[in-house]
Amino acid sequence: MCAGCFYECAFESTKHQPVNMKAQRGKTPRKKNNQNSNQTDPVEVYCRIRPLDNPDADVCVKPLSTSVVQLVPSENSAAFARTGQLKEYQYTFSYVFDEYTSQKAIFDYVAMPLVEDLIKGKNGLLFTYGITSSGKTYTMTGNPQDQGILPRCLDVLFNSIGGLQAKKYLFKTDKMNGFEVQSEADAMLERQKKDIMPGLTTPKTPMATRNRQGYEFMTDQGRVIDPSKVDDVDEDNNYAVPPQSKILRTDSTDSMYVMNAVEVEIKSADEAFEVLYKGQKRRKVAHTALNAESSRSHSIFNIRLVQAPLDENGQETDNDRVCVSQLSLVDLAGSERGNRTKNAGDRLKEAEILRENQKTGVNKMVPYRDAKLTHLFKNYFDGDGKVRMIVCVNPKSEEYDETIHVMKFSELTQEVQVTRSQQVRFNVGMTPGRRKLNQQQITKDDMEIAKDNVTLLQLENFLDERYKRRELLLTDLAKRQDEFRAVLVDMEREHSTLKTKNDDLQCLLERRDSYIQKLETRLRNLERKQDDASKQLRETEREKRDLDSRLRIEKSENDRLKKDYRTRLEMNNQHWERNLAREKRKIESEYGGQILEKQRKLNMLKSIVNENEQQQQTTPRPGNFRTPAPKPRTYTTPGKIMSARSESDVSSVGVAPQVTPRTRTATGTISSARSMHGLNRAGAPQTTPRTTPVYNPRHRRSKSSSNAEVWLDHRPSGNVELDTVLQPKLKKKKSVSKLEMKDTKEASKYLLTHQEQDSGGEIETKLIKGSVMPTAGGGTAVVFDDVETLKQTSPGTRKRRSSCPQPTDFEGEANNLENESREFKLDKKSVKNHSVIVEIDTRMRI
Ligand SMILES: Nc1ncnc2c1ncn2[C@@H]1O[C@H](COP(=O)(O)OP(=O)(O)OP(=O)(O)O)[C@@H](O)[C@H]1O
Repeated sequence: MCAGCFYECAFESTKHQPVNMKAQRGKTPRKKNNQNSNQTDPVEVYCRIRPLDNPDADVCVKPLSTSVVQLVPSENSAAFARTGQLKEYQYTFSYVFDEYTSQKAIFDYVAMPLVEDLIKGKNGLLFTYGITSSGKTYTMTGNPQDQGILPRCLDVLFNSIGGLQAKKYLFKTDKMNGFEVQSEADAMLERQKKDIMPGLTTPKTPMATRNRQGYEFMTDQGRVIDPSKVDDVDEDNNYAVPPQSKILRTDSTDSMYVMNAVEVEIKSADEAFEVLYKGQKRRKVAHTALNAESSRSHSIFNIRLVQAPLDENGQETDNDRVCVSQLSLVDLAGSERGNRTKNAGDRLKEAEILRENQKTGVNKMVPYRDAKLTHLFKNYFDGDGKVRMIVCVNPKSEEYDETIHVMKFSELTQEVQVTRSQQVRFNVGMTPGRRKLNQQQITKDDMEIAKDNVTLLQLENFLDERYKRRELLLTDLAKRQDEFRAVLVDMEREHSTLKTKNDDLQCLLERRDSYIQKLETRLRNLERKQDDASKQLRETEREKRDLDSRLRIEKSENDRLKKDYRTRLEMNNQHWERNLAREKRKIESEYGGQILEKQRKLNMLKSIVNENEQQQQTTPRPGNFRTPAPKPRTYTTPGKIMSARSESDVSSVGVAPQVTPRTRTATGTISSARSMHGLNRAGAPQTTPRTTPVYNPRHRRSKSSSNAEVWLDHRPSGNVELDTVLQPKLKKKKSVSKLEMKDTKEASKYLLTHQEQDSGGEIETKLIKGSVMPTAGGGTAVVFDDVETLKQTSPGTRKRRSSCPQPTDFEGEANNLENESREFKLDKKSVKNHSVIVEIDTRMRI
C-alpha cells in the first residue's frame, strides 16, 4: 500500500439510502502501489447514544437493535418545515450502544482490540464524532470515577508491558518520526541530563496536588484504574512509550495545523496523563486566546509504542528491528460548530469526492476542510491499522437537523475501506524466553557482584544524594534570589508610584492647608469684627439705656424744677407784691407831705403865673415877641441842694432824662455808680425803663436825720475843680475816687460828681445824689433822688433872675411827679440762682 493513498484511493460506495436502508459494505478499494496486502476492512463506525438531560424530553433517535438506529424528525425541525413530511430514517452501525452502556463496555468493545494491536505492533485510530454536547469527550476521556477510552488504554498498556520496558531513553527518536536504540551509557547520560538535573531544578509537583481545569482523570487519587491487561505480549521485546498530545486547529483561513506537538517517553500511565493534561491545557489556552471560529480544535492523543527484540542473550536491544506502533485517540470538535448546515454539507461533499475517487481511480483533489486531519491519519488508511469511529448522538428532538447530517456522514465513512495491517514479527529464528534466561543469569551475577558493589553503590548513592542536595539548594537559592529580586523590583516600582502619589497628595494637602489657613484667618478677622461690632452694639445699647434713664431723670428733674420754679415764682410774686404794696404805702406816706408841699408851691406858682399872664395881656409886645426860654438856674432850698435842669431838660419835659441807678444785690457789688458814671459820660439819657434792683426799704436811712448821714463822695479822678459859688456841704463824708463795696456799707448817702462839656464849651459839673440802702440779698442799692448842675458863668452875660422861681422852671413838673413810678422786674437768671434783683427806677424832677 502506497503512502498517501487516502487521497488517491477510489472508494466504491453505495448511495445513501433512506428508511430501512441497510448499510452496504463497499467493494475493496482499489489500491495503488499497495504491494503488501489485498485485504481491506471498512472503517468501523459505532454509535453511542447519550442519556437525556431531561428524561421526559422528546427524542429523535431510537435504537432499534444493537446495530440499527431510527431517526425520527420532529415538527419543529427544518426538514419538516422544508418538506412538510415526517420521514423516518434508519442507519446501521457496527454496534449501537444505548444510553445505558457503561464506559468499560465501550472500551472493551471498541478500544481494547486496538490496544492489543498496538502491542502487536499495529497502528490503530479511534475517533469520536458528533455534534456539540453529544458525549464525545465523555466517551474519550470520561471522569476519574468513570474513565473513558484514553485512560483505560494507558492503564491496559502499562499493565501489559510494565515489566518489559526498556530503560528510559534507550530508544531515541531519529527526528524522522522513527526511533533507534542507543547504548546503555548514552541512555544513562540522557536520563541524567533530562530527568535528574531538571528534576533537581524543578521538582515535580505530584499530579494530584495540581489544580486542573476540566477532567480530573489524570490523578491517581480517586482514579479508578482499569485492571485489564493484554495477555499475549512478547516478553522478549523491550518496550518504550512516548505519547504525543496534539491540538489540531484551524487558522483564520480555515486551514488546519498541528499545535504544540510534544513527544516524550513515559514510564507510567500517570506520566502519560501529564502529557495529556499539558496538551489539554494548551488547547484551553488557545481556545480562549483565539476567536470562536478557530477554536474548533481536535484533540489528538497518540500513544506510540516502540519495541525491539532482545538479542540472543536476552541482553541488548536489537537496533535493526525497532518497531513503532501507534494508537491515535482523537476527540473531534463538534461537527456543527460555526454554520451548522454548512459544515455538515462540506463534510458530505468531501465524502462524496472520496467515494468518487475510489470509484474512478482518478486522483481528484479532495477539498477536504479537515485535510490536515486526514493527512495526519493517512497511514491508517494505507493499512497500518484499524480505523474506528464512535458517533456520539444526543437524542434530543431539537438536535434532529444536526444529527441527520452526522448520520449521513457516518454512513459514508463506513463505506471507506482501509487496508488491513500485517502482524509484526520480531523473533524470527531466535529462541523465545531469552529475557527470562538473561534475567536469571543477571540475578546470579548480581548476587556475586552485589557484595563488592554494595559499598561502592552506597558511596555513589551518598554522593549522588549530596550532589542532588547541593544542586537543589543552589537552584533553590537562585530561585529564591530571582523571586526576591522580582519582589524587590515590584516593591521598588510600587514604592516609586506610591511616592509620586504621596508627593502629589502632599502637595494637594499643603495647598488645602494654606487655603484652610487663609479661611481661618478670614474667619478670625470676621469673628473679631463681629465681636467688636457686638461690643459696640452692647456699648451703644448701654449708653442708650443710660441716656434714656438720664433723660428720664432730667425730665423728672425738669418737671420738678418747673414745679418748684412755679411755686417759688408764685411765692416771690406774692412776696414782692406784698413788699411793693408795703413800699408803696410807705412811699405814699413818706412823700405825702412833700406832695402836699409841692402842691402848695404849685398853687403858688399858678397864682404867680396867672399874675404874669395878666401883666402880659395888659402890656403889648413889639414884633415877634416870644416868651423867653427858661434858663437853667440854681437855687437853694433849705437843707437841700436842688439843681435846675438844662435847656434840653426843659425842652424835653415829659420825656425827661432818667438816672437809673442799679444795684445787683446778688453779687453784693454796686454797679450803679459805674453805670451812672457811664451814663453821664455817654451824655445820652436813657429812655428805656431799666430793671429795678431790689432793696430792702426797711433799711433805708432816715433823710430827716441829716446829722447822722454819712456821705460817700465819689469823685472819679480827672475831675476839674470848679469854683462855683454853691458847693455841696457835706457834714460827714468819705471821698473816694474809686468805688469799693466796703465804702457803701458805711455810707447812707451817695454823691457822684460828674463833669462834661456843655454846648457852649463850658464845663458843667453834675452832682448826682442818692440814698444808699442795703438790699435783701446783702448788697447795697443806691436810690438816686437828686441831680444838681453846677455851672460857672461870667457875671456880664448872666441875666438877672428873680430869686423866685420862674414858671418855665417848673414846666412839666407836675407831669414828672405824676410820672414818678417804680418798676419791679424779675431777672430769670437771678431766679435760677435763687436770688432776686430789684431795680428801682426813680424818675424825679424837682
Ligand atoms: N453516555 C453518557 N452518560 C452520561 N453522561 C454523558 C454521557 N455522554 C455525555 N454525557 C454528559 O453530557 C455532557 C456533554 O458531554 P461532552 O462534553 O462529552 O460533549 P462533547 O460532545 O464532547 O461536547 P463538545 O463538542 O462541546 O466538546 C457532559 O456533562 C457529559 O458528562
